Amino acid sequence: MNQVMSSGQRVTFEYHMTAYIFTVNQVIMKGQENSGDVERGMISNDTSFIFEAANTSSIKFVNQHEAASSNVLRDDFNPQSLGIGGLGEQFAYICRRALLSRFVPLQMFHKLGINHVKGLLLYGPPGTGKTLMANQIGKILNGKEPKVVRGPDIVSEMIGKTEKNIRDLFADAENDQRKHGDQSKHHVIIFDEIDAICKVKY
Ligand SMILES: Nc1ncnc2c1ncn2[C@@H]1O[C@H](COP(=O)(O)OP(=O)(O)OP(=O)(O)O)[C@@H](O)[C@H]1O
Repeated sequence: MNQVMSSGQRVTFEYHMTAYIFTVNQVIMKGQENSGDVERGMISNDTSFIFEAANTSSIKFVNQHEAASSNVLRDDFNPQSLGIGGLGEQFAYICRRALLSRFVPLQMFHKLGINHVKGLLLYGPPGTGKTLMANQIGKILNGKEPKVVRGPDIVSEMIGKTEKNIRDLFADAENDQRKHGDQSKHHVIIFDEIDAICKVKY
């Protein structure tokens, strides 16, 4: 407790007669996740640790998701400041349906056979706050900056280009998932005016 740790610092310790070394990869201050790299931080009661084994190591970490899942929502999240009027019921439904599973500890998550909701389709009359709500949900999640794309902007007349544009949008998230698995940060992609790319075929 109260120990200061810096990015890049190597720490040796002994556990059950075996010596271990870990390197501090990244220091993140709660509530300032998007403000770039922090050089050092002090360990407090609220500090969470996420360990990753080196590729060459035979050590396997389990339940790392539990540490990460407590960080689903940004700490500075304040529902009143979202500026969404009159959609409390819809907002609560989205949080229950799409976000709740992210707080379930990994062990229980697998035992219960839960699947995360990965997509949401907001529909309704024009100008009623669908885009606003999607943007605000993206902002309160503690992850990567949401990517916002307008359907018409990714449609191309060149054969195969639209499909490539869509694949490219998901590339970062897929790479992160391959690299970090359950510890991957949340990626949010918001398609505005999705009807431009998902037309009904007759
Ligand atoms: N419930 C709401 N609370 C606060 N502002 C709102 C609300 N609904 C709409 N607005 C405001 O009205 C404007 C249009 O809203 P928005 O773009 O979110 O609507 P939309 O449902 O996505 O419309 P469209 O279907 O035409 O894309 C925005 O400036 C938005 O901030």
